[in-house]
Amino acid sequence: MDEQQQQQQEMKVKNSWHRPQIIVVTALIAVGIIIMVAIAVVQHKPLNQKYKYGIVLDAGSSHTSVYIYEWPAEKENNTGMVQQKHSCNVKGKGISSYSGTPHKAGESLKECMDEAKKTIPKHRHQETPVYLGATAGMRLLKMDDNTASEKVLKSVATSLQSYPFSYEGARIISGQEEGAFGWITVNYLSDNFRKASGTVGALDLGGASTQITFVSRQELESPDNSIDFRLYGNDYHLYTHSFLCYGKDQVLKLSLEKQIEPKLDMTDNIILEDPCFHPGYIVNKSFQSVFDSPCVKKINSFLGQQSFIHKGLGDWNKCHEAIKKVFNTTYCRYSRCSFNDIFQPPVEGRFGAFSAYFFVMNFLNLTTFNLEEAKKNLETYCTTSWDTLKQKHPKVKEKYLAEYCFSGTYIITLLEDGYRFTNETWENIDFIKKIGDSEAGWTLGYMLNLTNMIPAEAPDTPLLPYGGYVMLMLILSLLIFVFFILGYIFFRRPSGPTHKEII
Ligand SMILES: O=c1[nH]cnc2c1ncn2[C@@H]1O[C@H](COP(=O)(O)OP(=O)(O)O)[C@@H](O)[C@H]1O
Ligand SMILES: [Ca+2]
Repeated sequence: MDEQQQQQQEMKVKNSWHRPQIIVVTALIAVGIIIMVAIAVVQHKPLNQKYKYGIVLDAGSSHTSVYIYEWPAEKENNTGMVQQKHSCNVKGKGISSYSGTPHKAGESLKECMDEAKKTIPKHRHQETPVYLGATAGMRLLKMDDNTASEKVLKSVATSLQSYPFSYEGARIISGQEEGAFGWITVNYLSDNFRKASGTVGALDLGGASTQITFVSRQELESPDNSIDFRLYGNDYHLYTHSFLCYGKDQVLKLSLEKQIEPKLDMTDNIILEDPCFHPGYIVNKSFQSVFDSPCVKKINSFLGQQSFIHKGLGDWNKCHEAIKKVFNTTYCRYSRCSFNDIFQPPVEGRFGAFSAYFFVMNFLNLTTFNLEEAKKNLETYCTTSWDTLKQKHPKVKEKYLAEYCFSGTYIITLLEDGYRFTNETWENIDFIKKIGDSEAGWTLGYMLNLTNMIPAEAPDTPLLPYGGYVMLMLILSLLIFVFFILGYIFFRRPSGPTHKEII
């Protein structure tokens, strides 16, 4: 009887596995585990982020900067992932200034490149690409002396190849590339490609050239000014133009040349009275230093004189009039032009204005004013005496300080009379230096393009946003836990009440 009882009890225990509740609970647990594994695989969220790096050297007309970018290794094709990790300003002037001593151009990069070696983890050195792009200073040197420009490029190339990084080239980039990559940079950093919420135009002011780039809905009448991109599944039809010689340093030469020409018939000391410089500013300058550029006619001396006296007048209205003269608006072969017979559709949408636009407007505290207020404030600033200014800003480089009145006036004239911004559209311009930690400029866009980091089509995005993924995992884990408890309770039942049933 005892044995029979025991056998019956065992049967009951075994049979409890066949109870429908237990089958359902087991099936649910199995499905839960399968779903969790499947989501985890699709989501593919790595626990340890590994970073990759890229180096771009911006060899500008006035100076060279080295930028180091960083991005999570697994997310190369997700827009918005690349950020600036570090930047370094190369001491001295731009590489084009080494035309007479090319080997020094390469040497000048040493300090910043050594810094790059320290910043990037050693095990990543070999796979880190390094690019050098030279802009308008080298374009001008190439026009002036092709051999010298090649020697300078060779020198910087040799220097970069001596580092443990993956050297990917040193070249002069075109004005179109400079404009388009600046536009890609600001829109990438603002996450405009992924959001598809419209784009911002890019205004870049350098020392030797200036670029304007924006999406236009109008027909672009000249093919030279048109660039098409397909990025992240969207088509972009861009207008871009780079004005060589219209960077602020070259325009200063142009405007001095225009003012000095009528005085060249004088035989005594040549005094140039310049409305764009402050009252009390009086400096002896050599013709060579001011006019040694393919942007101006070569005036090396006049009647044996090597120098002239540059004297400030501090008259904003006259300065404005003088600067207007560097824009030729008398002839246009298209339906509309900006200046110098260059096609330009009307400006559209918001703009980010960076590089010297920012340096100058930020120094002059003009970034938040409307156009009319900016002009008024600048007028007052230009009349300030040179002595007062020097006392007020003892730490500012004298060359910059002396030129801010001119540069501010040039910026306003370029935007208003050149690109045809109005009182209304002026409000659409943001003067910017950085977006997040990354500087606005062409270098990031250049690297993103050369490393194919912005695909034409949007890559497959994870099934869920990360937060949703974590929540789902939590809920499923909780459910599985509850099912386990329920299963346990059902499993235990036969040993308790079944006893009574048997008796
Ligand atoms: O702190 C500053 N204050 C005023 N101007 C600045 C400052 N830093 C840089 N700049 C100016 O910004 C411009 C940068 O031009 P860049 O060297 O990039 O030439 P590029 O783009 O024409 O080749 C130069 O005119 C330089 O003098
Ligand atoms: Ca530049």
